[in-house]
Amino acid sequence: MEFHFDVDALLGERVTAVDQHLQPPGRRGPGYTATHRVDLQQQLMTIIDEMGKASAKAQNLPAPITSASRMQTNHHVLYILKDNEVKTAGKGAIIGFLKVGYKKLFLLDHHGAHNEVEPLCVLDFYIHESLQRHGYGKELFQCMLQCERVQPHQLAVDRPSEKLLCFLRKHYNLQGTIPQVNNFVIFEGFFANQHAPVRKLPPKRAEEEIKPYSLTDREFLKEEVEPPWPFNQSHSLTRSSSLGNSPVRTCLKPFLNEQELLRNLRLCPPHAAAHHLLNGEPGGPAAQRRRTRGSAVGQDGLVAQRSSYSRYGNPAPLPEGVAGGAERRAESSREPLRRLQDSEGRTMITSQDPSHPALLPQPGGTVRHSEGTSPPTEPALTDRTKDPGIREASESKPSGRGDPVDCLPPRFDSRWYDRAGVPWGKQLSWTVAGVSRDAQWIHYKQEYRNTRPW
Ligand SMILES: CC(=O)SCCNC(=O)CCNC(=O)[C@H](O)C(C)(C)COP(=O)(O)OP(=O)(O)OC[C@H]1O[C@@H](n2cnc3c(N)ncnc32)[C@H](O)[C@@H]1OP(=O)(O)O
Repeated sequence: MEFHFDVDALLGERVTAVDQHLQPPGRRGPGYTATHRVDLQQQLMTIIDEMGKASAKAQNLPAPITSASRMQTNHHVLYILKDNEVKTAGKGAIIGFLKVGYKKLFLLDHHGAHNEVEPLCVLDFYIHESLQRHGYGKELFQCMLQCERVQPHQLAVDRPSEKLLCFLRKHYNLQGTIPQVNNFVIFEGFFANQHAPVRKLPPKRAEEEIKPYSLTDREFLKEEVEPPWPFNQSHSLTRSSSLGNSPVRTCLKPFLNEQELLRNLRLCPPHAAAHHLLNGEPGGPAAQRRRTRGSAVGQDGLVAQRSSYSRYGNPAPLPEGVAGGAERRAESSREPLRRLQDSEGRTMITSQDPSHPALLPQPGGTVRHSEGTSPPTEPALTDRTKDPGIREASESKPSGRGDPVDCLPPRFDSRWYDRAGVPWGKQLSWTVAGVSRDAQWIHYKQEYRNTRPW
């Protein structure tokens, strides 16, 4: 990778280690001033930013995980390998880089026990495409191992790519992994000798919060799904960006305008976070994991952030004032609702309980009736249920009554009502980008959306 300035002079050695101070170690002539220093630092930052972008592209990441600004805010070390042999117009070139750093992790050992450790982690590693498989990666990695005085099996690797796994297998015989619930990969022998660099952590202070699983450097890349209005206004789930801080659950703020609230609640598709809030379910990782079916193993760090994890007890109960709170509790003992679709594609909500609030007259001409008073016609499969994805969702949640349409996903819980007594999960259509969509479509999109950033 070439630059318009003299990389050779800037970096000096073949391999340069850079920390958060971003001090270029290169040659300093007699007339070296503060202005020069700023210029050189700017050049170094340009190199880091460009290499970070190239690495992200090589790994199909949506954004770089290595940049000058991220280097300044983290205690990472960047090893930069330069080409001082093949000079490009006398300025040299960058071959690649390797970023490492110590991280507090909760890692499982062979017995499945959690260990709070702080190993050196491989965070980002890139060799320019034109120079891969020429031994440069090994040269850089070897240099890092010597500088950090660490053995390969003592490292934790942050979500390694296939290429990196092959690399570690070939050069360091690292094959057997110890399964983890986060995105870090550790190898056999990791726990065998826990002397340096696996740091002994100081005793925890009484009030110090812990996170259940470890965050990777790549967590910020994950798709952030903003809850629908008004939950994005309420700050009820305050996400902390700092490592180790659990999110804090506070009371929902009073809503702004009741009319506006009701109108928007009906327009907004149910969101997992909103559902979670309204149902007041315990936000345990297991419960969350069930909702993130299809996502990669190792979502737990993110899940823990999102689920208001606290070591000090259960999540706060849902405040009475929250829309649907009292009604929802009352509804929990009611007969379950059923949704049927007739041969003309009309949707019907039915229940054996004629006084069920969901059977109140609804806008939009939806047919709702209690069972016994007006039996539904035989349900028919719609065109969409011929869609393999939808069919799979339907078949995976049988109603137990042989009804292929009565397969409402768990998110659309019948106990979930707004203030007007309309069950949110039973809303029949939402307008998405100007197109009317129904609950099954929304569910399909949620279930099969790829939550991985790449
Ligand atoms: C935590 C993380 O950073 S994950 C991200 C790792 N980075 C990437 O995936 C970016 C793209 N890849 C690269 O930049 C490089 O391939 C690196 C950094 C993984 C390895 O650097 P290289 O200079 O290619 O390694 P080096 O030449 O020393 O060793 C080559 C060995 O690496 C592995 N390797 C390198 N490229 C590939 C590849 N395209 N496919 C499979 N294995 C590969 C192989 O084991 C290879 O040995 P082989 O050629 O005999 O099969």
